[in-house]
Amino acid sequence: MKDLSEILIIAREVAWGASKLLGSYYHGTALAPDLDIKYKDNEPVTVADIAVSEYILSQLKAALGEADFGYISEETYKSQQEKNPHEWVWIIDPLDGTKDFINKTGEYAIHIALIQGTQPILAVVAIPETQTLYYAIRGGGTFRETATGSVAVRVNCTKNIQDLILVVSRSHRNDRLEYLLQHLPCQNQKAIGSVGCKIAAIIEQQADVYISLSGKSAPKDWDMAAPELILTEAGGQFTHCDCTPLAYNTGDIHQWGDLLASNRHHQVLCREATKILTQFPNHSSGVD
Ligand SMILES: Nc1ncnc2c1ncn2[C@@H]1O[C@H](COP(=O)(O)O)[C@@H](OP(=O)(O)O)[C@H]1O
Ligand SMILES: [Mg+2]
Repeated sequence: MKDLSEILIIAREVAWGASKLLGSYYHGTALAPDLDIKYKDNEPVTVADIAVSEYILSQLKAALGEADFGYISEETYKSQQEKNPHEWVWIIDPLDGTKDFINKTGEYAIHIALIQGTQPILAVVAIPETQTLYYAIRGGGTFRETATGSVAVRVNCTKNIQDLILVVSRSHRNDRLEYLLQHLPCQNQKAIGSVGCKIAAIIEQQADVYISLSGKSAPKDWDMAAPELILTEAGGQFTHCDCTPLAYNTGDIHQWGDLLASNRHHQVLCREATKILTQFPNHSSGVD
């Protein structure tokens, strides 16, 4: 099998190709740019999601084969699918932030993560609208790549907890999340689409904290795996609110629970969030 640095070169090349393809649908320059929006489990799926998924899977499989690797993509995943039996599994979101892509906010991303066992060891997050790619190998730091080259990036926050800027989903919110947002010590809050774009905002020091609470629905492995590694390798933390790690390819593709990503004050934020959520008056409400 190729080593991780060789695999990363392939994953970056595939991510750049995918970024160009996805951008061509966004800007209407694709050969057949009609998005033909359909709904699957109340979430929109477009022709762009499917085309980019096919592109990434075919490119990775052509370069790396299927003997050593399993492949899970949002668009080919079948509900109730079992845990993938491979030790090394690619988990792919060809279009993270489909709603924002359709609504033309520019906040959408491509996630490509390689999982070993249950943890991400290699990740690429591409953001077509800024023509930027973030990549990481576990233990090797995170890099930002643009047309002019790659530079190492690290989170750097010296703020007090009250001054932190919190990012949350624009479209996946419920009463429990609104209650938490009202009671947290950090009241600078902004909505950004796509998990990849929210985590990129933290790496780029435009934000400090991201919170995701599952309700009746939950984000999936492909929403979190690549963003988690690019943040933690840049020096941030990304855990459940009880500070336990996320796990992937476990047999349940959902990331249920209360998740918190931050660049500083992680334990304090997790403790505060847990305390506030236990005071939420309607424990059974989870509307998404
Ligand atoms: N509570 C939730 N339930 C279901 N999906 C969620 C979710 N929170 C986030 N997601 C998924 O995470 C991605 C980013 O969401 P958001 O922009 O709201 O942060 C979206 O996936 P896709 O766009 O890949 O389908 C969305 O479906
Ligand atoms: Mg998607």
